[in-house]
Amino acid sequence: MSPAPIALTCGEPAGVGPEIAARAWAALGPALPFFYIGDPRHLPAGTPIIEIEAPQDAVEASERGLAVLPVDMGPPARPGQPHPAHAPHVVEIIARAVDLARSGAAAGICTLPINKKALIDGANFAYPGHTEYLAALAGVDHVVMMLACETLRVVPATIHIPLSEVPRALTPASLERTIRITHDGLRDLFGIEAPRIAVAGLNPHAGEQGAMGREEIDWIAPLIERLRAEGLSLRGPSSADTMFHADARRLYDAAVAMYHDQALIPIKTIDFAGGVNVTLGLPFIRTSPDHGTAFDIAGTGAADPTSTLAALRMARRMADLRASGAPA
Ligand SMILES: NC(=O)C1=CN([C@@H]2O[C@H](COP(=O)(O)OP(=O)(O)OC[C@H]3O[C@@H](n4cnc5c(N)ncnc54)[C@H](O)[C@@H]3O)[C@@H](O)[C@H]2O)C=CC1
Ligand SMILES: NCC(=O)COP(=O)(O)O
Repeated sequence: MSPAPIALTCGEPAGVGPEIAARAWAALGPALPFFYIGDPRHLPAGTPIIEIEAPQDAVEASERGLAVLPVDMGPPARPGQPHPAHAPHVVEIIARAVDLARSGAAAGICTLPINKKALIDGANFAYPGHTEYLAALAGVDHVVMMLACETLRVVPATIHIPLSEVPRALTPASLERTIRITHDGLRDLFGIEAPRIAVAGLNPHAGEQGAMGREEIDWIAPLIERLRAEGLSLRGPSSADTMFHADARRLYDAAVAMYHDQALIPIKTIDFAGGVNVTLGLPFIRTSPDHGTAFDIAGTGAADPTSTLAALRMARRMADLRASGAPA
């Protein structure tokens, strides 16, 4: 029997998601079966669309066109101009994909970008992003956002909060959970038997022995020591400005950073086109391209599908690893 296909959620219809979905099918065809959940009328004209009734139909449909589990979202999509009537559907489609993944009908989910403001305006969306919404759907307290490309994996220990709130949001308990989930995710989803993790400092120069901040001395270094004593392979707290160059990156499998930009700037600089966003700590596989809705280029045909292709391939590899029963 063919393995279950990946579910690809449409994300914001006014963004680049629909055109990227069409290009992803053109690039992958039947080699990596996936199905799009969204409104077929939002896909670019000329896309070979095969409407399906159930996920398993996607395997055969992918030979002929883009498999679509159709949802009537009402009004047409206008590039760059989100319609409030679409927002509740965008949110429901993510929940539907989660149900399919949890039932095993989908091998995992790959999410095309949502526009946070459009969802707040149109659906009172109460979450900063997919990551937190997926955690709520799964009933999980703590999940971890990881961005991964060929040469770097990064994890922001705090995500979409103002910079001024970072020091308060970071606690020994939350950082410990983030490190443990990162360790388990590297092992279970990436197949790395003995993961090596580098932990960034919060302050410039990782505090420089207390001259530029005390969090490293007061609790980050002691936490790392304690987890190291348990057998986790950890380094740090390291200066964030010197831990992302090529030689430094060879020393670890993932870097845990203290806040969003400390983690995302290096990876988007190294590989803006090919980075993948993966959520660790969920009871199902979730990947996503690492870019947003790109309203400025939506509908022009300029959107690069590389990150979505990498996200679909990563979800497939993870699903296959799980199915193989390799060390979990
Ligand atoms: N996983 C998700 O759902 C994500 C959603 N977002 C959301 O997207 C919206 C827009 O965010 P921005 O910060 O403007 O980031 P963005 O990634 O949408 O755009 C930043 C720049 O990169 C370009 N770009 C983005 N994707 C591209 C692609 N595939 N090919 C070629 N160029 C591309 C855009 O044209 C723009 O110039 C926000 O609402 C944000 O929250 C942002 C990141 C991830
Ligand atoms: N900056 C990353 C981002 O916005 C992705 O968020 P999410 O929707 O995957 O939680």
